[in-house]
Amino acid sequence: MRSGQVVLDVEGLRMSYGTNEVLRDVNLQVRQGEVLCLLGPNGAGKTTALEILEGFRTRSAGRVEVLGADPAHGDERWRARVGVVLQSWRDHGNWRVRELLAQLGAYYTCYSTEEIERPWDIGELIAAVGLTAQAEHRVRTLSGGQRRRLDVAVGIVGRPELLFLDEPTAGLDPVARREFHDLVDQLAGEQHTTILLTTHDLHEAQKLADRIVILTGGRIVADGTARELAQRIAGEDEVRWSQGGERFVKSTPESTRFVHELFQRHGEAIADLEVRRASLEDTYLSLVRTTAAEPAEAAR
Ligand SMILES: Nc1ncnc2c1ncn2[C@@H]1O[C@H](COP(=O)(O)OP(=O)(O)OP(=O)(O)O)[C@@H](O)[C@H]1O
Repeated sequence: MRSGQVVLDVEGLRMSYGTNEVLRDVNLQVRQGEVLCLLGPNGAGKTTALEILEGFRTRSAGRVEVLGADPAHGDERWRARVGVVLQSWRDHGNWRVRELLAQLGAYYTCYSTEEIERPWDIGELIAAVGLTAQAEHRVRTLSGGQRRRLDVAVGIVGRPELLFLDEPTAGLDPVARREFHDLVDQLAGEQHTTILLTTHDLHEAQKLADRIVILTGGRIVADGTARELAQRIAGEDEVRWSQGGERFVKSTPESTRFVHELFQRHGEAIADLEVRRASLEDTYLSLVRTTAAEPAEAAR
C-alpha cells in the first residue's frame, strides 16, 4: 500500500498557540490510497495538525505539501480535491438532507476531471452513508449519529482525492460504525481515496488503518502497521497451555508457527491453549505514559 505517489509531505512542522508549543517537529509522508490513523491523547495536537494540513490554520514553522500545494495557499481547484469532516459543525438546521447535499455538491461540478466525475450522485451518496430514510428530513431533526453521517456525506460529496476525518465515528452506534468502516474501505479500495483520520478507538484504528501514527509530546513517536507497532513496543505474543496437568507459558514473536510446532510435537496432549497477541493498546499506553513522564525539555 506504500507504493503510490506521495500526496502529503510534512517536514519539521511546528505550531504554538502563544507560549504553548503543541507541535514540535512533525515529519510525515502519506502515499496515495493509504488509510492513515492518527492516534494520540486528548490535547496531543491531532486536530491542530489536521487543520494545518486542511489549510484552515497557519503553522508556526515547517514545510507542508498537500496534493502538490502548500495548504496555506491552496486555491479553489486544490480545495475541491480535498474533503474535510470536522469534529462538529451545527449549521444548516433548516435545510433538508438531500437539498443540502445537492446544493453543496453543485459547487464541485466545474471541478470534474476525466478520471473523477464530481459531485457524487446525491441519491447514491445518501444511501452510502445510510441516510435514505432521512433524505427529506430537516437537518435539525436528525439524531447525533445521523448528523455525524451527514457530516461524512458533506465531506465526501465532491469525491475528494484526499479525505480528512476528525473523529468521524464519535457518537455512532455499532451498526453505523460498521457501515462507516465499510464506506472507508470502499473509498480507499475502489476510489483510491487517501484517508487521514483521527480516532480514540484503537480497535477501529487497527481495523481501518494501513498505517498508524502516534502523536504525543508534540512529535510522532510511532509509525507503522498495527501489527508492527504492537510487536515493536509491546513485545512478543504469549502462548499458554497445559500438558500432563502442568501449565506452561511461552513468549514468542511467531505464535502461529510456535503453536503449529507444539501440536506437531505433542498433539492431543495439549489442552487449554490460549494465545495473547501483543496488542496495539499495550504499545499505545506504554508510549503515551513514557512521553507524559518525560519533562518537556527532554522531549525537545
Ligand atoms: N484555538 C486555539 N487556541 C489556543 N490553544 C488551542 C487552540 N486549539 C487548540 N489549542 C490547544 O492546543 C493543544 C492541542 O489541541 P488539539 O485540539 O489539537 O488536540 P487533539 O489531539 O485534537 O485533542 P482531542 O483528542 O482532545 O481532540 C491543546 O492544549 C489545546 O488546548
